[in-house]
Amino acid sequence: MRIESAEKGKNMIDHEKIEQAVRLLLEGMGEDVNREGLIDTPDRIARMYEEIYGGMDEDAGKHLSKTFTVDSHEMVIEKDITFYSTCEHHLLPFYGKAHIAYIPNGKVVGLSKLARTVEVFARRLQLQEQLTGQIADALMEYMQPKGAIVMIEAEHMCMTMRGIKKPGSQTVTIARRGVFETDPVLEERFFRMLGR
Ligand SMILES: Nc1nc2c(ncn2[C@@H]2O[C@H](COP(=O)(O)OP(=O)(O)OP(=O)(O)O)[C@@H](O)[C@H]2O)c(=O)[nH]1
Ligand SMILES: [Zn+2]
Repeated sequence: MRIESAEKGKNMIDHEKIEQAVRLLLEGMGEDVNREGLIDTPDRIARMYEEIYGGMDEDAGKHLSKTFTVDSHEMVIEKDITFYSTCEHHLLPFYGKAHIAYIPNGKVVGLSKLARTVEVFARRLQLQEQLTGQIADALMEYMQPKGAIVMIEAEHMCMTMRGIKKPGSQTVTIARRGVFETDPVLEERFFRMLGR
């Protein structure tokens, strides 16, 4: 299931509301919101949110609809795509590498478009499982390959700097679609090509 906003194209970020909320947060922490170091922080955060949550009003189709015709049915892999996302439970970053493979069915996309697709979904409030699935679903929807597989390895700051405090722990998630759901040999080839 794709979880895309019904209001795509509209800028979701309400700059003014975020500024007010950050002021309130700082006051809640007992801070003086007018001191020199903090006076511009609400505006800074609002501008930063436009950047790090910029995927909320983007559609992966923008990147994946531009395809090239090919004869090959060989697996295409783009690995070690670095990403930064934000966990929706604690609003803390999780970050790591995404690995994507698909088996074309007559068409491929430019290689950069796979990394751009990761960006579209990473720059939202996320769960790692959902991020992984959304990337795989977008590939299937826009490129109609024979199959797609996405693996994400990430470190969650809500697991490292607070709470259970387990720095270095990695969460690994996989989403299989199409022939990858039924053919374990393809999945093994994917892992081999990742060096696993
Ligand atoms: N499945 C999943 N869980 C996540 C993800 N990011 C963070 N979490 C977890 O979300 C859970 C939220 O649990 P809660 O018990 O509601 O919150 P909490 O009291 O802050 O939990 P602790 O982190 O255990 O202190 C935690 O177990 C987090 O580790 C994610 O991407 N996927
Ligand atoms: Zn979290």
